[in-house]
Amino acid sequence: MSALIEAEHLTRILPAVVPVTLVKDISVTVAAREFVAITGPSGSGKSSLLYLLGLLDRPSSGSLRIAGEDVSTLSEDARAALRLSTLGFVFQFHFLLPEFTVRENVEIPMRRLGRLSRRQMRARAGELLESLGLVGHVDKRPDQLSGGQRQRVAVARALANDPPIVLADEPTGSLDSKSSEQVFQILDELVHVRGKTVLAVTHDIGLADRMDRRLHLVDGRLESDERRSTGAASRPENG
Ligand SMILES: Nc1ncnc2c1ncn2[C@@H]1O[C@H](COP(=O)(O)OP(=O)(O)OP(=O)(O)O)[C@@H](O)[C@H]1O
Repeated sequence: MSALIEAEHLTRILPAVVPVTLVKDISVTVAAREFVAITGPSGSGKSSLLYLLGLLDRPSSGSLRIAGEDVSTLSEDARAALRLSTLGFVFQFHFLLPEFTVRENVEIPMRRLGRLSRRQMRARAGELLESLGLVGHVDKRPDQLSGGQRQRVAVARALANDPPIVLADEPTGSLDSKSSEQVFQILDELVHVRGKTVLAVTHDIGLADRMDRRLHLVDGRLESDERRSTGAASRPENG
């Protein structure tokens, strides 16, 4: 069974005097090692869909399986455990904790999962940060880093528990073009080198065109689901 995400007829309606439909009847299956862009106009439900797939919100109707688990049957604790072990998150704003060092921020998901010793957590955080080009920054606080560096720390934190799926909401949205390209390259490597599945919400159609698949939303609905050629051919010539 290679599908990591299986959503069927997902709908999310916010109850209100006039109910607001955020996501409407979306069915989609995402396999291991896919690099998926989620695009659509502002307010089309991209973040809402990502939050449902990331178990940060619950659908009003429809079903969702993550890594083969029917999440509707799980207790709150089991959902949290599945989220910690299976899903990593990168947001537009890094949400690093300012009072902790870079290394400590990356250790937080490992502490929550509780599978590694202190020494193992420290070593893994160091390795991840090194692999993301942050070797000289592990003992700094987030406010001592550039925006691009902070976002790379956020990627390291997302990978802390080695989840098969990384969900990113406008991961390059607040970065300059050079940092944006670096973060994009890292996401690309997560898929094509480390074998992760990455779903990224983006307004940047240039970036979306370089991903392997594009889910396009309009008014909460999945309007199109297009696959592109994968691998080097879809990457920019000058890297
Ligand atoms: N808590 C809320 N209360 C009322 N309306 C909401 C709430 N959250 C989202 N919405 C509305 O639901 C729709 C979908 O929002 P969502 O943030 O998922 O869209 P989006 O495609 O990610 O937008 P953007 O590109 O602007 O970030 C929007 O019309 C938004 O205004």
